[in-house]
Amino acid sequence: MSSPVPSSPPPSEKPRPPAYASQGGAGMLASFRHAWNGLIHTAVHQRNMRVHLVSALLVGLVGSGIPLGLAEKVTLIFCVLLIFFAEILNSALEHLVDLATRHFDEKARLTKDAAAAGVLVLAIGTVVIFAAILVHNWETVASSGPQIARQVALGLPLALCVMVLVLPQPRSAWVDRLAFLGGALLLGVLATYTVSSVFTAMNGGLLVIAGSAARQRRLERTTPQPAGALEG
Ligand SMILES: Nc1ncnc2c1ncn2[C@@H]1O[C@H](COP(=O)(O)OP(=O)(O)OP(=O)(O)O)[C@@H](O)[C@H]1O
Repeated sequence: MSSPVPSSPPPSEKPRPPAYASQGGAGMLASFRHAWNGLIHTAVHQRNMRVHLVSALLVGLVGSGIPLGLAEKVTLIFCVLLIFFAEILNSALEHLVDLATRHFDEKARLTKDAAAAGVLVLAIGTVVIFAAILVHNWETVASSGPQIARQVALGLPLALCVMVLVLPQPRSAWVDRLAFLGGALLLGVLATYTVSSVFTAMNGGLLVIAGSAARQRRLERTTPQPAGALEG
């Protein structure tokens, strides 16, 4: 009589890793915090997201300096939001692919390339739409010399402040504080002349994102981070 051969347990009985414990609680506020963390992580670790942030600010400066129609404003803001959405999704897919494999894999390459292509298509489309809106409003643009000069004089230093905040190079906390306060001051002055409070509010939001990204980058340098958190 043969002794029973020990067999491996069916898949349902295999020991499973401990269940993932929710980090940071549940509820609306926690959901918002998780989403905000995702946005800031993308701004800190994705070079293209930093480019989108500064480009969006320049779009906001044009929109708050030159009077545009409602449809044109909505189109520009929607384009900016779509690019941000695509870049954040691209970043999520990159993380997911890296979680699945750290080796060269043709499917991994195709997934990452397709996600990046989605961002590229939107970015090219936005540049074309932006140019078309400016050409369509050329008479207004041509007669807005003083407004354009003011937007350039105050807006370029503001863009510089945002650029400093999102730069990955290590620097003193004072540089970030000065850049944020300088940016807020310039935005405040620009707000008094704005022709579109929506674009001014958008630029305010972009400054807050840049400031939060600078703060998060400093935190990541000074406090130990969970494995994988610092990867792009
Ligand atoms: N596991 C992999 N197997 C095969 N190719 C890969 C793999 N990981 C990345 N690649 C290739 O390298 C490219 C860059 O991937 P990476 O993960 O470095 O993203 P990234 O530098 O953040 O990309 P981007 O900033 O351009 O969105 C991908 O688009 C893909 O072509």
